[in-house]
Amino acid sequence: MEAKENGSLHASVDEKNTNSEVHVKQNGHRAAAEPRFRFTPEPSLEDIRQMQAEFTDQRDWNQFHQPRNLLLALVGEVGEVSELFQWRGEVAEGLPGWSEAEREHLAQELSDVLIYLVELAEKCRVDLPQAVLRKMALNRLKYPASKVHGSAKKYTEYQD
Ligand SMILES: Nc1ccn([C@H]2C[C@H](O)[C@@H](COP(=O)(O)OP(=O)(O)OP(=O)(O)O)O2)c(=O)n1
Repeated sequence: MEAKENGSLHASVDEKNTNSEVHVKQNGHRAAAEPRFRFTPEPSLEDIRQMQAEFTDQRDWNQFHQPRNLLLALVGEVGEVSELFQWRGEVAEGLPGWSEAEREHLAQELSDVLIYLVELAEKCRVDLPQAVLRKMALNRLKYPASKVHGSAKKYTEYQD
């Protein structure tokens, strides 16, 4: 999906001021004026769905890839991501001190999570990119930036 220059892809006016591409240091977690990390635009989620569908079709594995199976596979892969973090102390953004091998291992496990998530969404007939847009719109309504800026409270904890 193409990101618009002004950050207005689906963000409200309320959020634009806090959504700049050059991220200013917040709570000491990111160096001032460090460019924000970005993904390459491809493959899209639909590309990933197609590649995984081809992978399973070629192996006659759809019989094993029903929604419950995929959900359990997804949770298992999330567990494998957790293993990479479980005995460490706090891990800062950018994973300072991690080796290239550790970073690649993490990239593989996160990819497994995404692959199973995309296939689970397909098998449940959820159009994931559109669902994400709808959910993010809801999140913005629930958490207006002007109201919750700098606070991690859940929406149910606000009084008004
Ligand atoms: N029945 C299967 C088995 C594998 N895969 C694909 C999707 C995942 O991206 C990856 C998962 O492979 P493994 O189950 O071998 O898990 P790992 O790659 O995590 O290996 P390991 O558990 O040894 O870390 O392969 C799949 O679609 N369906």
